[in-house]
Amino acid sequence: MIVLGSTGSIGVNTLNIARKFNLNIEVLVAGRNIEVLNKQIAEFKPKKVVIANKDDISKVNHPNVSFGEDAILDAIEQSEAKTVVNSLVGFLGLKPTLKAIECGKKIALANKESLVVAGKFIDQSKLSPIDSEHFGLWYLLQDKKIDSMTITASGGSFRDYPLDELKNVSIKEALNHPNWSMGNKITIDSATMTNKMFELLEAAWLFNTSKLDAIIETKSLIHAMVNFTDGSTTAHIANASMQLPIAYAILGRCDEPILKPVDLLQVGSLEFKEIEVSRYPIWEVKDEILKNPDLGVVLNAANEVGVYKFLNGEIGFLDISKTTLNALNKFNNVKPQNIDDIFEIDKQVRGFCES
Ligand SMILES: NC(=O)C1=CN([C@@H]2O[C@H](COP(=O)(O)OP(=O)(O)OC[C@H]3O[C@@H](n4cnc5c(N)ncnc54)[C@H](OP(=O)(O)O)[C@@H]3O)[C@@H](O)[C@H]2O)C=CC1
Ligand SMILES: CC(=O)[C@@H](O)[C@H](O)COP(=O)(O)O
Ligand SMILES: [Mn+2]
Repeated sequence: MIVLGSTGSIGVNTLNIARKFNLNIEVLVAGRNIEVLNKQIAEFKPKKVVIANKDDISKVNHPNVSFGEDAILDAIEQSEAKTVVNSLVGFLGLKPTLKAIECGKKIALANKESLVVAGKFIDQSKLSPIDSEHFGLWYLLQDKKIDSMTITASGGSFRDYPLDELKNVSIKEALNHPNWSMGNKITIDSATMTNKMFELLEAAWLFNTSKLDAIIETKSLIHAMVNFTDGSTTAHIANASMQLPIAYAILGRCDEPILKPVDLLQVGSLEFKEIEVSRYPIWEVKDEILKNPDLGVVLNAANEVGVYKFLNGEIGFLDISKTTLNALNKFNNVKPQNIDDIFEIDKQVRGFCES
């Protein structure tokens, strides 16, 4: 197996599953966290390692290390491994997703941005998503007529924060997710609710429907619900851990105990809330985006610029969604015809948002 982004939140959980099921790790790809990478190399003994920067090569305890985006693509192409776990974050993950598919490998896809920006051009025949809500939806699917699907949101770091103080929140507060321990970028996406917008698009591509919505469930125990035409709704309930979706994406099925079951008596009660535009301005464009998924590439590029500007202390929290909404307004007519158009639109939107 090839693990892209092995030192991140999903990458570390993937290696936990690899350890549990004694899976062979052929290639590890990481960014800057060489300390964790060296521990992973010592334990899993990959044949090949790729990192982000040339300057770090000498710090990596491995005889076969290369660096940079092209090296990731070469490693996928040259490896005999049949499965690629893509847990890179952001647009950077798209080319590796496409390369894995081109090489006929099975792809376990945590990098949701790949589907958000280019779902139209991605062959899903060997793709399994690593995302708790989509795993939940998949788990619930039955051969019965489905009316619609609902995914849940935690509400993110500021779900109970006074609305008029949101403009002054700190980076540290924004990174304090109520239920999940995840990388910085997705944690900010969760706080703005952009993560849920991404997930609606992801679900639209995966399940070929636009009858999708999201609501807040504050404990992140229910991940997804399927609403059948007969009036019944089924819900997927599991403790908040990515190990279950990862295990299924890699193994296909799993009857071993992975998580402790949810103890509903201990949980006591669940709380559901509407996602309100006043707290999550991005939600204003939910219907438009679902109607026109071509906008995913604009949504993602602008959001990436906004999130990293916020994390660098250049803009305030509310400016992230403003950046995205401005870009969606400017580029509301994009019509990508092929994958090259996706890269070109991404570049144009970033240029607009940076200026
Ligand atoms: N975390 C979660 O629970 C979930 C995450 N996802 C999605 O999964 C993806 C990964 O998320 P998450 O694990 O939280 O993110 P993290 O930020 O924790 O991990 C990102 C990984 O990518 C690596 N990386 C970053 N830049 C480069 C680069 N230039 N070259 C090589 N490697 C690089 C990082 O390396 P390093 O740290 O060494 O710099 C790290 O290993 C995202 O798309 C996210 O939306 C989806 C569902 C749940
Ligand atoms: C674990 C997972 O799947 C994340 O995508 C999670 O859903 C993020 O939390 P939010 O529900 O706050 O977006
Ligand atoms: Mn999710």
